[in-house]
Amino acid sequence: MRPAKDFFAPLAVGAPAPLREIPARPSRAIHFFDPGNPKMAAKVPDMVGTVDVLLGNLEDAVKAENKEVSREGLVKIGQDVDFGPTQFWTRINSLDSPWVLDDLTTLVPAIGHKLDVIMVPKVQGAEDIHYVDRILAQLEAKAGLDRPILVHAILETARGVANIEEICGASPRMQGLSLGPADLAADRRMKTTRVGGGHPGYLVRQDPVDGDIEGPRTTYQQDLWHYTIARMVDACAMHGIYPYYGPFGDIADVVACEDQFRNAFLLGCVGAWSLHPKQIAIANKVFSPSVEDVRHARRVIAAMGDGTGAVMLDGKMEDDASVKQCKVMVALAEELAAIDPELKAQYDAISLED
Ligand SMILES: CC(C)(COP(=O)(O)OP(=O)(O)OC[C@H]1O[C@@H](n2cnc3c(N)ncnc32)[C@H](O)[C@@H]1OP(=O)(O)O)[C@@H](O)C(=O)NCCC(=O)NCCSC(=O)C[C@H](O)C(=O)O
Ligand SMILES: [Mg+2]
Repeated sequence: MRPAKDFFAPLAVGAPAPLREIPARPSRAIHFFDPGNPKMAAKVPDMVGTVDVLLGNLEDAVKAENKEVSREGLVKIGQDVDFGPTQFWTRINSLDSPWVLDDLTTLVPAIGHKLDVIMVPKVQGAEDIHYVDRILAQLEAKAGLDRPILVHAILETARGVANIEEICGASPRMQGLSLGPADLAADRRMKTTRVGGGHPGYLVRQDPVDGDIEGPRTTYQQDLWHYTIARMVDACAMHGIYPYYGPFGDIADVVACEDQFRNAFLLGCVGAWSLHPKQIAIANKVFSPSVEDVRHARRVIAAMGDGTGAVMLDGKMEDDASVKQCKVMVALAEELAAIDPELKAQYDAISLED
């Protein structure tokens, strides 16, 4: 482990200094596209400004024989497109694959100055982050980059979950974590066959009414991902980085997708992946505080004055702890209003009067 005095030292001579704090840039939807798919690639320029993050995916969902084409496609998009306010990320191939070294040594010199974040799949422990950290520093130095590329790890192995805190704290490049429910389910030998979301068999049943075990009883479907998301949120908050829900594979089921995203939002995630253009609007809606939540938060803050003590508002007790939650909500609303004029107009129109 690096001693504290060396933690923020560049890992290669000439590499940019690591950031002391990871900026809270809006990233409600991380939109995946295959840069080697001509139809998807053609849509990228028009998606700039409509989504917080555009991610060129090189890993799973890209066929083995298309890996080079996708990588070349990503370089072209990175060179040609002006991303404006939209972040530009990539997901590289896994560290045990035959493609990842070429991914890194091609992308950083060619488009490293445009890339905000590199997503690393199937991270098992701090050693994986250390590997990427050093090689990125070497490549950044060689390319003369003036700011570090950040790293985002996908949580999709049991070992990765067990090592979650050390992964988050492995490098000042760490920007965040995403849940990878499909690979994680496989690695854990869960008995699901889906890409994220719930399962009707994972449920709790109401107790028998009057002892009648044959009689009708309500069942309540449970959230398969609650434990992992909560663990991820804690680890990220502890290290000052950002947690994300990952993919929701049932593209047609926009209702359940919205529910899954909202659960993640309520638990502390800042965004989710979008696999299809129709999931962008869902993520943008869910990960933006509602007008009613912002109004309530502002009223509590106003009623609490200097933020200490306790007051009654609408029949409920508010105190230091609830005002802190309200400040989280208002701070997020302000961040989003700064990049989203529609949201700004809605938040600006809020009246605190009854
Ligand atoms: C899921 C898809 C294969 C569906 O594609 P398709 O059948 O083409 O959908 P549509 O006909 O509805 O598409 C309409 C048009 O929109 C374009 N399109 C579709 N998806 C995208 C996109 N992501 N970005 C941009 N444009 C998109 C289509 O080309 C159509 O265009 P046109 O014909 O001109 O109108 C497809 O959406 C897809 O492949 N999505 C990405 C999948 C992906 O990235 N998967 C990997 C992430 S999930 C994962 O890896 C699991 C995770 O790691 C874990 O372990 O949990
Ligand atoms: Mg995966």
